Amino acid sequence: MTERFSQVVRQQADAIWESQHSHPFVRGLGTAELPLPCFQYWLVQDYRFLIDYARLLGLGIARASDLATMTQFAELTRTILSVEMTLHRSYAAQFGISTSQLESTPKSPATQAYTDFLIRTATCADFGELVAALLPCMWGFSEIGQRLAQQPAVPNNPYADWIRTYADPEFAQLAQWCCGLFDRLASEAGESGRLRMAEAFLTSSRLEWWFWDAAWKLETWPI
Ligand SMILES: Cc1ncc(CN)c(N)n1
Repeated sequence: MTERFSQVVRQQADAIWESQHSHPFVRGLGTAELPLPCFQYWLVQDYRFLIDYARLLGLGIARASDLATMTQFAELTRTILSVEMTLHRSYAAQFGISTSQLESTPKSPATQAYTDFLIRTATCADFGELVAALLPCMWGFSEIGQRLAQQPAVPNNPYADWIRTYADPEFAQLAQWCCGLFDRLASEAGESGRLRMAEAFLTSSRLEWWFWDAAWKLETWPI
């Protein structure tokens, strides 16, 4: 049996993915030691990120070639806009952050870079690259949520809801569906198409890492 292309690119990006798992921000979610200002920074930036991620999925609906894929992209969009963003809104309410603050806080350099890359890929690249660019977001968070959920739970961890959301088997199913679509498109693409898909997957993986690191460092524009 030939190896799934998703496993090939996951292996190529392994150092980046493992750096995410060992990043102090990610570890801090599990140990409850993540400083609240870092989480609040992440929350607001991630809200801005998810708005554009939903736009990317909308472009995916428009560009998909069959109804089954369109329907699944619509389901993914619903999960982002309802389930994920509801988690963000509920954390924001606990911290006294309003919905308008969530929607209007300026993007950090990492958020700007990641969302620009996603929207550019969705509009200018082929459909395989669009799916490759969105995959680390779904698959990476599912893997991180599951690894954190396997650790002994810390009593009263303020990030327990975060871990529960991303460790949810339904989230994992959506991530696996994305992997399956990625594999199908890779098998239909030529060698150069697969190379471009691998490149998009690696770029999004790097941007995922940067997103954690920016929140950990409370990164702002240098000028
Ligand atoms: C940056 C980022 N990447 C992925 C996810 C999970 N959808 C997220 N909420 N934010």
